Amino acid sequence: MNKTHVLLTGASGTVGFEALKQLLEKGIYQVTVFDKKSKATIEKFAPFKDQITIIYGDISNPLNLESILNIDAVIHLAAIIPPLADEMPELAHKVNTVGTQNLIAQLEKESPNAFFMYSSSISVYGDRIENPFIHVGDPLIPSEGDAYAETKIAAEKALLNSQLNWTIFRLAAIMGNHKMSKLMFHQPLNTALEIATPRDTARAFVNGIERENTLSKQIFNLGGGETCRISYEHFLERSFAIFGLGELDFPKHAFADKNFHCGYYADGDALEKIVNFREDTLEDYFSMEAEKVSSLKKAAACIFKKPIKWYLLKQSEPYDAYKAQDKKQMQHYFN
Ligand SMILES: O=c1ccn([C@@H]2O[C@H](COP(=O)(O)OP(=O)(O)O[C@H]3O[C@H](CO)[C@H](O)[C@H](O)[C@H]3O)[C@@H](O)[C@H]2O)c(=O)[nH]1
Repeated sequence: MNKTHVLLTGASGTVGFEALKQLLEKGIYQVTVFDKKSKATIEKFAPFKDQITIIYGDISNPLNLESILNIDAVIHLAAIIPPLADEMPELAHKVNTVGTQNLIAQLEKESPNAFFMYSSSISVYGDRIENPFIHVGDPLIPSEGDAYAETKIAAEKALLNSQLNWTIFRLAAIMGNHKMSKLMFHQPLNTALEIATPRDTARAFVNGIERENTLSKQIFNLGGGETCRISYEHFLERSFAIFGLGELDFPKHAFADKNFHCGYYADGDALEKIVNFREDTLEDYFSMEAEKVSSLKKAAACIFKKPIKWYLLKQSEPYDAYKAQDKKQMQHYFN
């Protein structure tokens, strides 16, 4: 019997690379990866090149998808994520929405029985500061100006209207491997945060391949569960301590009060029951982060913590708006 043929898009990404390793570890799949060609992707795939088929291309160009054939299951992770998605909303639309539509069309044509697993995002629910317990059926009201969330909602719709069999996982805050960016100031400190590690997230997709019948035509919230919940303020405090950056002592108005996303997934256990993906807790996450920081790096960060934090603060758009007393921007970020 032929092996189940799995297509993994965005295989070099944070979640994608974990999924690639796990798929290969299972040893029961024929794996094709689709990703954009770059020095980084070539290097990442090099150790696996004898075990996988690699298709390089731009997902927003249908011609680049024509060699995707005879697929049984798809894990679709290729996307432009924030902060780039916020800076280049048109590109995000092209890759995230049009790219997903192109992939659906190619599969409908050449692999009509493929099971399509899509990675959506918690951002589709918008600002949940007032009402942090989230259910799948809640209204999708992205935060003002959140182009990324709009691209994910449109891609979900394309899948719902497709001829394929599908499932959608709306990913919570995936923590690990992401750089600190100006995004850190967009999130209000009192945000209820539920994280998931990249490897747990990947496991949900990989295990999902064998659970097609149960997952079919349903949407799930994917988060690490109760052991992965924390306030954003505490999360940052712990992270700063690990990096050697000391206290979280930013001035008032450095962080926004509203117009971001995140919350606790009240119905997140439903997915866990089906695909059994949770292994990591918040403490595991913090231990993994601590292992990545060498004592030398930590000592250096400790010495330079003031200028580092000054540099970070310089990237805060809420703080800029406050300093400039920009009424429109202040209304966007603050209550
Ligand atoms: O035009 C593009 C842009 C990106 N990519 C690929 O898409 C992947 C994105 O990986 P990232 O590390 O940037 O993203 P994450 O793994 O953190 O993102 C995952 O989690 C997000 C939610 O947190 C989204 O659901 C996203 O689709 C999903 O891949 C990379 O392989 C990248 O090369 C493309 O193939 N084409």
